[in-house]
Amino acid sequence: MTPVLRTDALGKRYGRRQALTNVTLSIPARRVVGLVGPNGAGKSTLLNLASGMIAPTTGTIEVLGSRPAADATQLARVGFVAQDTPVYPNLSVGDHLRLGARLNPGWDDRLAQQRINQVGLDPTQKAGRLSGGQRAQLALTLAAAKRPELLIFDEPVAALDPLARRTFLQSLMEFVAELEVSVLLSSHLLGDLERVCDHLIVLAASRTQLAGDVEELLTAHYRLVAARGDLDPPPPGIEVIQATHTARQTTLIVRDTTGTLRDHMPAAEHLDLEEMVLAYLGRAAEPVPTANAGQPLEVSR
Ligand SMILES: Nc1ncnc2c1ncn2[C@@H]1O[C@H](COP(=O)(O)OP(=O)(O)OP(=O)(O)O)[C@@H](O)[C@H]1O
Repeated sequence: MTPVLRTDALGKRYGRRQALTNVTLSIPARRVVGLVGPNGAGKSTLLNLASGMIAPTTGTIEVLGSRPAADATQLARVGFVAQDTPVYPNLSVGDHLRLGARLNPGWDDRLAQQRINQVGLDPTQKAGRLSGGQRAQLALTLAAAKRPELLIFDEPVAALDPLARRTFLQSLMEFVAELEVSVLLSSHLLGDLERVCDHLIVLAASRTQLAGDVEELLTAHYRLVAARGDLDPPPPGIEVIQATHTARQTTLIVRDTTGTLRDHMPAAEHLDLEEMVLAYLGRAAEPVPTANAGQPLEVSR
């Protein structure tokens, strides 16, 4: 099956600022992909490149096997909701649906009307008067009623309260199941991503730090805890992502590429998604070591 997103040495520069560097990814179709990273990591840049809003400076990007926004057909295959879920404030909810129907050849009006009723949006209400959660629901409805193959969301739940976030993500999951679409969404809320994503991309400092199937990644990462000085150097195939020390204890976060770590170290514990992501973000935030290049990151507490 054609990957939903494929990039090769993708880079984007704004003037002198390098927003994305050498990103090479291949994401299978029918996944819910979470894109995480600190402020300024390059998440919006990657999503804007995928939706064709901007063009790469270097490298290549393909979405569903074609150049993003190459033509009207390609535009119809992708639904994009930018950060802050922009709407036309003076148009009503119903006007938005009519506009969607005019602009999109594959518009599914039944789906749009059903969704609006289900989430309790008043078709006569001006979009500018909707709450953040209602606006997000309207934007999700508009993007989904295009019946795209890929839905892209830039921080769709950032402005929502916990209940609205849960409702929104629940709706999203229902859409994914019903419409069989792929989803690419960025968020800072790792707990939310853990609930909805089956694929993960971690970006920091404009580069990919980690990418892959969530279950496989969680299976491959461990925490090793031992009295300080008692941990043997890790065997080949075990990459130390982060090492932290207290006066008495050393904790290593490691990636096992052999699948045999537990055979040697039965006490190794699995991580949750948040712990795993934070280890990579912590590593990316450290200054690049010069004298000990290739050595694990050392953090003392
Ligand atoms: N239009 C632009 N002109 C100049 N620099 C830009 C532009 N857009 C983004 N940048 C810069 O590119 C880098 C990546 O920005 P981007 O918006 O992609 O990050 P992000 O991960 O989405 O951040 P956030 O989580 O804060 O939304 C940042 O350093 C940002 O200042």
